[in-house]
Amino acid sequence: MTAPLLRVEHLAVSFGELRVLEDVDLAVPKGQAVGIVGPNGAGKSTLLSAVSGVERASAGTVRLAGRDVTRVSAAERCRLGIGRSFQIPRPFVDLTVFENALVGAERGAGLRGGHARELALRSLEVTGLLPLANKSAGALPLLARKRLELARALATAPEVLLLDEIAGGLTEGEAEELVATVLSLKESGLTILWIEHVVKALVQVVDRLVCLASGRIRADGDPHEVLAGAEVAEVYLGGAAA
Ligand SMILES: Nc1ncnc2c1ncn2[C@@H]1O[C@H](COP(=O)(O)OP(=O)(O)OP(=O)(O)O)[C@@H](O)[C@H]1O
Repeated sequence: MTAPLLRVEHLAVSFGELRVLEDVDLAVPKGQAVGIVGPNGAGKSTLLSAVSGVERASAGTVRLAGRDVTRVSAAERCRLGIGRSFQIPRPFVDLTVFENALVGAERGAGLRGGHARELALRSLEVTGLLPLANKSAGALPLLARKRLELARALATAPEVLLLDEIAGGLTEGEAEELVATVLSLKESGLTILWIEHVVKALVQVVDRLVCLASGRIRADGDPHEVLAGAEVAEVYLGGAAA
């Protein structure tokens, strides 16, 4: 069997005395889309940060295609193929939509000139932002800002795409549009790890669902089985189904 594209083993992250993740194991095969759910403060964003290199692991390992990247910087992990969107979109507000994507292609994917421009344009096309390419990023409404966050991550040419709550704050119709985009990315073969409170959006895309609570994985498997399971009910309802 080939190694999973992303493998996290015995991962722990602490902020001072606060242990946010403990003994997290997760293996994601190439092409799989995995959803992550869990209550506020469960450690979901911290898990993406430890995978992308924004936060340091206090124990355990992160491997990309078999290579140990645990001590590799976030910028280098991005160049190796770990792309990430952030929960709160932070575009460069003084740049245009296209220039924002170009930064991803140049700094994240390490491309130059025409190759960088081509990838930036493709990421805008995939996310439906091409008509807004010359608009100032600072003037975008929420859905377009979420799309730009996705476009910027795609412009880094990821092998693994980490998405942090891209549907939050959107109307149902807007969330549907974003789901269609992520689904097309999955169908094109991209490996995806997606945190989302909007579970309805998540289950339309993911092959597998992981439930994280108090820094530990409580359930991992078929999305519908995980959602119907006692662990998820216990985590969200405090043991009502136990
Ligand atoms: N840089 C940090 N320094 C200190 N504590 C932090 C830091 N980042 C996160 N935390 C704490 O770690 C815990 C987990 O936070 P995290 O954002 O990973 O949770 P989450 O599951 O993504 O929550 P939410 O669904 O609300 O986004 C929280 O108690 C949070 O306050």
